[in-house]
Amino acid sequence: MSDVKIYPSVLNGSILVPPSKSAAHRAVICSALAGGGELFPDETRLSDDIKATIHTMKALLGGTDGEIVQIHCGESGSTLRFLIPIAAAFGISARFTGEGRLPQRPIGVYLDCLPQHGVNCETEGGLPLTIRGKLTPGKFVLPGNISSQFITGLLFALPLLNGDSEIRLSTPLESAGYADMTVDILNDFGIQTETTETGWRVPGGQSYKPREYAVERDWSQAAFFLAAGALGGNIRLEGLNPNSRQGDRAAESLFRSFGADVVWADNQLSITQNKRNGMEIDASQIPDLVPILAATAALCRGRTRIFNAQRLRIKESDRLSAMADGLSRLGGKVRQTEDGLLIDGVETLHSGEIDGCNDHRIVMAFAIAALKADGCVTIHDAQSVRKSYPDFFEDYNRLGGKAHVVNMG
Ligand SMILES: O=C(O)C1=C[C@@H](OP(=O)(O)O)[C@@H](O)[C@H](O)C1
Ligand SMILES: C=C(OP(=O)(O)O)C(=O)O
Repeated sequence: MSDVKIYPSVLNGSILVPPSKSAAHRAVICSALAGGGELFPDETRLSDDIKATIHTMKALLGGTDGEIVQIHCGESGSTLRFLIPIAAAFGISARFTGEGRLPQRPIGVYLDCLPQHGVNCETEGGLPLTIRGKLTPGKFVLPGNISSQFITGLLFALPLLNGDSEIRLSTPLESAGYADMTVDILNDFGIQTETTETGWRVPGGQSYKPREYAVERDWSQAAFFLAAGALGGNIRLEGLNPNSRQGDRAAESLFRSFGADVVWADNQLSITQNKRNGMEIDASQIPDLVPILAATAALCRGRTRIFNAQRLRIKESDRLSAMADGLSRLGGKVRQTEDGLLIDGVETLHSGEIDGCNDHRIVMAFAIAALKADGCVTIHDAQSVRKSYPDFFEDYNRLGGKAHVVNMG
């Protein structure tokens, strides 16, 4: 466990944005299914979630001797929800476990649809989950508003079956950008899918083709430093794809709407403060941006309303409650609604102590908000940044930040 003590400062300079966690999960899985080599030979600076996908894919494809394969997903929702149908497509009996909040995060969509397709699921609600049986092709009806990760998991698995399948959504799709990324990367690895009015048609009998693959950089992580620019710094971000299919690509226009000056020049995205005004934010397609947008809004003039964000309550923490509690502790004016946050901006935040809720995006959002506090802000659970961005505090300090990580043993 560690705390981080943050002293007020202004961030300036350029950083190379880390690789996209979502793209990396997908690339590791497609490459493993193609029988390809290691995408990331040196694991040292990989995030914990990507390490989880690498290790679990190796365990899954490593041969079973008829035993139940143990699949430990760490705290990664993506790893869990992507690998369940893949294991089932091979007819591998597997026991899925996880840590932190993962055992409580929803898997009910699979518990409803997999047994109708030949897969027995044994669970007392969450994890551990043991699956047995071979997935059969056909029609999969599932909601689009609980997690897009169920759709991605099926999109990986269904092409491997010996017949055609269809994914039909019973409610409108949220986090659609993540399903788009999946379809794109499947196509890059030689797998065809077809979009229908209500979902996707997935021909069976396909095989993944090995290839070299460059993982693009992460718009969700870029947003933390975009916020540092919007709050008074002068930041240049290198490596971002302006035409990315990542839903969080929306960060560029959202920070512009907050009033910041956001400009592309020499393949870098630079951002500086201009105005800072509140706004209306529909979070249905950009759940991972909500913590940093809320932190920024707390320091903008006027009201910001974030809505369609119910799903934030079932991530690594209840992110609506974590942001409302933490910002209020620092003197922010924030109220939770059922599906979002109402934030009335203040000029500065106060010093104080924040529960990071073992949630990387909460810790990083408060590290940025703390730039504008009137004294030291201590954030607990600083180690949680390893889940997606192990170098976050190194990058933060390289830009002139004053973050001191204190290991608690
Ligand atoms: O597919 C992905 O890579 C992800 C999908 C999103 O989850 P939901 O679809 O559950 O919102 C997002 O929050 C998560 O961080 C990554
Ligand atoms: C929710 C996240 O990841 P996952 O669902 O993969 O645990 C995240 O990175 O914010």
